[in-house]
Amino acid sequence: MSSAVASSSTSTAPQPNSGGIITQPPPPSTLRESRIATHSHIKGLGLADDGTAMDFSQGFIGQNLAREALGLHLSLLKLGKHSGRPLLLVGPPGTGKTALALALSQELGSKVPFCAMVGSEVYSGEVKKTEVLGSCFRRAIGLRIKETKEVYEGEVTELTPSEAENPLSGYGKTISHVIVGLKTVKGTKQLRLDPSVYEAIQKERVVVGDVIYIEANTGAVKRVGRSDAYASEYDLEAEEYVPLPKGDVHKRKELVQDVTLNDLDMANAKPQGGQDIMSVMGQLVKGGRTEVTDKLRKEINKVVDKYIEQGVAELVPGVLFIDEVHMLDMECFTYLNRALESPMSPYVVLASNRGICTIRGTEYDGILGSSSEGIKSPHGIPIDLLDRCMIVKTELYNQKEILKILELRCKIENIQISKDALENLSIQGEKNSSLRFVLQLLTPSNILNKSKNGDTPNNGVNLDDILELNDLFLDAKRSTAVLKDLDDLENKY
Ligand SMILES: Nc1ncnc2c1ncn2[C@@H]1O[C@H](COP(=O)(O)OP(=O)(O)OP(=O)(O)O)[C@@H](O)[C@H]1O
Repeated sequence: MSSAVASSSTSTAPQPNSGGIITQPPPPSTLRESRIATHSHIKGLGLADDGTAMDFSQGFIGQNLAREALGLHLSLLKLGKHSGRPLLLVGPPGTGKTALALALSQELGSKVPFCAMVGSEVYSGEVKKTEVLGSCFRRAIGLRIKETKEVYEGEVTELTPSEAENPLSGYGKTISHVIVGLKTVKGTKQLRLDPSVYEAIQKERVVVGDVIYIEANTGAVKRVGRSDAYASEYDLEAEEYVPLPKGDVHKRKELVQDVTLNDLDMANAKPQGGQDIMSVMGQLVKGGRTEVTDKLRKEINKVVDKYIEQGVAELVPGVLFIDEVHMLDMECFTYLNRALESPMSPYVVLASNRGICTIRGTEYDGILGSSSEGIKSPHGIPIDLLDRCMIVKTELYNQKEILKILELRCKIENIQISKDALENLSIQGEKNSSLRFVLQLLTPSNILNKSKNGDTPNNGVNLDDILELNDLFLDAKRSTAVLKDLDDLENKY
C-alpha cells in the first residue's frame, strides 16, 4: 500500500496543480439540485428529431414556436456559433421564459453550467455592478480538466474508524485511523487511512457498497455512485448505479473534473501580495479570501489558455440567464455589449416581460442627450444591444394548455385533485388570473383539503376547496378591482 494515502501528511485541502491554479476538489457549483421546485417538471425542450415541438414532451406543454426557435438556437450553440448573439425571450409574466432557458441548458447536458440571475441582483452597496455581472459570466463558463492521477478505486466493502483517547483532553475520543476495504473485479485491498481522509469520506456520505476513489497524493475522496450489485434494493431508485471497477485497486486513472472559472477565481483569491501566478502559488496555504481582482482573473485566464492549448482542459460554455433584464442600467448594458464579444463568453439568454419602458440609468438631464424621463426603448434595452439579440416571443396559454400544466404539477407534487377542481382552476387561469396564480393555489388547496378531512380517506382536492381558497386569496385582477372600488368610494364622498 502506498504510504501517501496511509501517512498522516494526507490532506484534503485544495492543492495547486502543475499550472499553479487550484483545481481541487470538484466544486459543487456545476451540480444541480433535485428538489421539487417550480420547474422540476421541465426536463428539456421536448423536440422531435426534425426539430418540431412535440405536443407534450419532457414536461413542456404548448409554446411550440418558442421551443422550435430555441431548438434552432441550440444547434447554433452546438456549432459554437453563439458568440455575440444573445437570445432574448419576451412575453407576458408566467409564460415559461425561465422554463425555456432552463430547458435549453438541460439540452446541453448535465455538466454544462447554468447560472441564473435577476437583473436587480447587480445593485449592491458593496460590490460594483459590473463585478456582479462579471462573476456571473464566469460562473457560466465551465472548464473540463483531464488529469491522470494515482488513485485507489473500488467498491467499499469495509469502513471501520478506529477510536483512540483524545490526547488533549481526558474526555472524548478522536479517530486515530480508518480501515477501508476496496474491491474491484480483479481483487481487494485493505487501506489504513489518515483521519483527515475519514472526514472526506464522511463529507461524501460514503457507505459500504458505494464505489469511490481516493487520490493517492492528496487524499481527496470522490463517490462515483452505488455499486450496481445493490441495484434492486428499492422499487424507486434515486441513486446512480455504477459497475464494479475493473483492474487493480491501486492504479493510474484519467480523472475528469468539471469546474467553473468562478470556482477557480474563488479558490485562488487571497489577501495582499502580488496576484501573478507565482504569488498565487506562494499564498496557497494561507487562509482568508479577498475580492477577486481583474488581475487575478487575467492570470487565471492565462493558465486556462495554456491548459487548453496543451489539450489538458476543454472550455465548456454554459448558459447565463438574466431574468428581468430591464432592471439593468446603461452601465451594465455597455458591459454586456463588450462581454458578449469575448472569446470566453457563455451562451447568454435574456428575458423581459416589459413592453416599451425607460432604460434605467438614463433618467437624468444631460446624460446621453436624455431628458429627465430618460430614453425609452423596447423591453428597456438599448437599441444597439437589442439589435444583436435573437428575439423569441412567448404567448399566453389557453385553457387546455393550462389544464395540462396543472395536471403535470399535481403529479410532480403528489396532489390528488378532482376533475372539476382542475377544470375550474384552468378556466380561472385563462379568463381571470394567470397560470402562475393557479399553479400557486395547488399546494394551499391540498393543505386545506387535508386540514378539513384529517386522516379520513377522500378523493383529494375538490371544487369546494378551490372555491374556499378563492375567498381567501385574491388574484391580481380582483385585487385591482377592490382598490378601484375603494377609490370610487373615496371620490364619492
Ligand atoms: N409550457 C409550459 N409547460 C410546462 N410548464 C410551464 C410552461 N410554461 C410555464 N410553465 C411553468 O409555469 C411556471 C411559471 O413559468 P416561468 O417562471 O417560466 O414564467 P416566466 O415567463 O419566466 O415569468 P416572469 O416573466 O414572471 O419571470 C413555472 O412553474 C413553469 O415551470
